[in-house]
Amino acid sequence: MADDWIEDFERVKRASLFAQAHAVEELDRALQPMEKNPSDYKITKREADRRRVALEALRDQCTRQTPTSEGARAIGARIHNQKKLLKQQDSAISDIRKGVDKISELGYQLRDETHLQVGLLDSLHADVEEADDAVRRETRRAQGFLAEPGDCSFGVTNLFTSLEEAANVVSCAVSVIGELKPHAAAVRGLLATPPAGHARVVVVEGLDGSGKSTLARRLADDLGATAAKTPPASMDASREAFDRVGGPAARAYYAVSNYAFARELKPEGLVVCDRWYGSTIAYTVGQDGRDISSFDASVFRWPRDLPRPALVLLLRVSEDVRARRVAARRSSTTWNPWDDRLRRDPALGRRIFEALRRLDVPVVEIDADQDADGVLRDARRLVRNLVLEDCATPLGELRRRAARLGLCDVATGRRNNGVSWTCALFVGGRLRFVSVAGVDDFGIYLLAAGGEDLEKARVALLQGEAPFEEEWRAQNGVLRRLTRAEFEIFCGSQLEALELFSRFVPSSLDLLVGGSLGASRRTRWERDDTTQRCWHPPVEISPFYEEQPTVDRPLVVPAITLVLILLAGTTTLDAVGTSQVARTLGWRFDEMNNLAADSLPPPPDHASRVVEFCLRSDDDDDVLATCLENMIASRTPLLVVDERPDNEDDHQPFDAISTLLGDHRVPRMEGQITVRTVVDFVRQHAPLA
Ligand SMILES: Nc1ncnc2c1ncn2[C@@H]1O[C@H](COP(=O)(O)OP(=O)(O)OP(=O)(O)O)[C@@H](O)[C@H]1O
Ligand SMILES: Cc1cn([C@H]2C[C@H](O)[C@@H](COP(=O)(O)O)O2)c(=O)[nH]c1=O
Repeated sequence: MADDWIEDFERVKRASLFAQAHAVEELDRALQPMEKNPSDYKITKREADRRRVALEALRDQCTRQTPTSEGARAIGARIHNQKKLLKQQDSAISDIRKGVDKISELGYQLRDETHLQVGLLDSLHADVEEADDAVRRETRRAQGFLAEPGDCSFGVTNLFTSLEEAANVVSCAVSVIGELKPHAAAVRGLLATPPAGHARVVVVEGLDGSGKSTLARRLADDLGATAAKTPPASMDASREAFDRVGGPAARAYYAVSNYAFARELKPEGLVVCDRWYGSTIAYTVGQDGRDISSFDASVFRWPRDLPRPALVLLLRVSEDVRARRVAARRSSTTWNPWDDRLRRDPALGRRIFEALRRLDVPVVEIDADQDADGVLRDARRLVRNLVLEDCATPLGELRRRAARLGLCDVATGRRNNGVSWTCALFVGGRLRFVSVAGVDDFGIYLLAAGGEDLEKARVALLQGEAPFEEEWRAQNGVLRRLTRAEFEIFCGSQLEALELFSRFVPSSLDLLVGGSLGASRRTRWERDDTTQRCWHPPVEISPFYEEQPTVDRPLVVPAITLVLILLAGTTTLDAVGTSQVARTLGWRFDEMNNLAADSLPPPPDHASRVVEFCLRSDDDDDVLATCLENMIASRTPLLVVDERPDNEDDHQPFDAISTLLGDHRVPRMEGQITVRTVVDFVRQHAPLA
């Protein structure tokens, strides 16, 4: 473009110069004749000069207008620069053009890509809406669940028996319940904390105001242990919010708090903790409203995923003392939803306490009505004996085991209610009756079931019911304390005695288990022949009465067996009444339902017992009849005491039994039944009386 312009400029300039030169020549030619003869042309000299001057000026101008070679060079240089610049511009423009092409190409790609993305976004949008719907549905479901819970573990509402169950509900609660949302981060943080090691934990349990925190603090001081509480302080900030929300959220919160406490345990040392899982389960089950005895034992099992305590000290306190202590403490600002409930509903407190007693960890009760020093003294002794003492002695092991199984109260040395004192042991073809009265700091107390044969029995299995050992203790020769050297008898419960059995008994063992008639069973334990170490679980081989073991030598021979016919729950002549009868007669009392059928020759030196045999309306009549036949066959002297009310219509199933006893002319007593009338009746009929 610049080239064209320069050429045009030069061309025009040249043309103009040429035209001017031509004009000057023409003028010259015209002037020549005039100059020769100026008059002809009527032109004055002056005019001619003027014209000449003009011509000269014109020429001069022409000359000036013709570029000099220097000017031309400058113009050339400028032109050259312009050309260079233009070239650079051209190349920039071509680059720009290329860029623009590229950009437009990318633009097309981008457009395609955008279409694709828009499609994807549409489908994502649909997915998100669907997910939103699902979340809304789930949230509604969770809110419904949290507002109105269904059954949880073991059919008990709001019972959470593992961290997973409880943590799910807590997480759900903090995400859907507005009041709990502020605690979400803290609670989730706790759930994410990895578990620590295990210290030995002694737990203090009991109802509100029973003195737990006081004891936990003092005991920890006394033993140089660490005092703790559940929920741990790390969960305090959210406790009140969960308490106010109540329901499953609160129960799950407490369940989770047990694990939070376990996470804070150090590997070593002793910790005394104010409440633990026991409270969680007891306050949950207590709230359920059902009678505690109606729950299966599995409900009270310590969760598998939670470390077990070494001992639970359960503070037993009377309601008026408890109420006084709570009232005295009421100035406290902490809001506790249970304070009022327990005051208004003492039955709730009783259920909670009963539930605590049933925990399947070692639970020992302490009388907490006494002053704080007395409570501390008892607690210190129990912890020293059960937790801190050397575990290596068989006796220590036995004591701990017995306490862990809930068989005895180690504080008093008494066998717990519900624990049998008699077991029939059938070893190597011989039947043994062995009784364990209790286990205390000094050893196990055994009832002399057969005196000198005692040491031959090697395993005592504790089951059944009979809370009379005090009476037995008082009797000389009845109760024996084993020394360490004699110590060959171990106790265990049916399922937990496995390892003990494996150390003391031969490879196969039949056991007769049970106290009351209907519960009696014969089971067999078999040792694994290959390893000789583990035992198969007991196989129930028959009800006792169907397959009788051979009785080699009877250890208990009754002077009289009172056959009591009564309606369940309406008896005056219960075990206590019968023992009074025996005492009045100067005899010993035994409660022995399962007498073997055959050959019970009564050696005179053992014939000083009254044995109670109860028939109840809820027993199976076939079983009763079979047992009675066995007893009749064994020539045990029987007396029937029929305690049914006169107007009782439903005499079945007793009528068949009455007939059976009548056929054998067993003396029978009816009507007014008191200890006195029964004593007279026995005196009248028993050969030794
Ligand atoms: N053995 C005792 N004799 C008399 N007073 C006691 C005894 N133990 C505790 N107390 C008092 O009774 C009140 C309640 O005791 P404490 O707070 O230890 O009970 P708690 O079982 O921990 O109650 P909560 O479970 O409600 O926290 C306190 O004022 C305490 O000082
Ligand atoms: C640990 C625990 C406690 N609770 C309830 C029972 C009590 O009434 C209150 C207050 O107990 P604290 O001894 O004053 O701390 O909490 C519960 O229901 N479940 C539990 O696990």
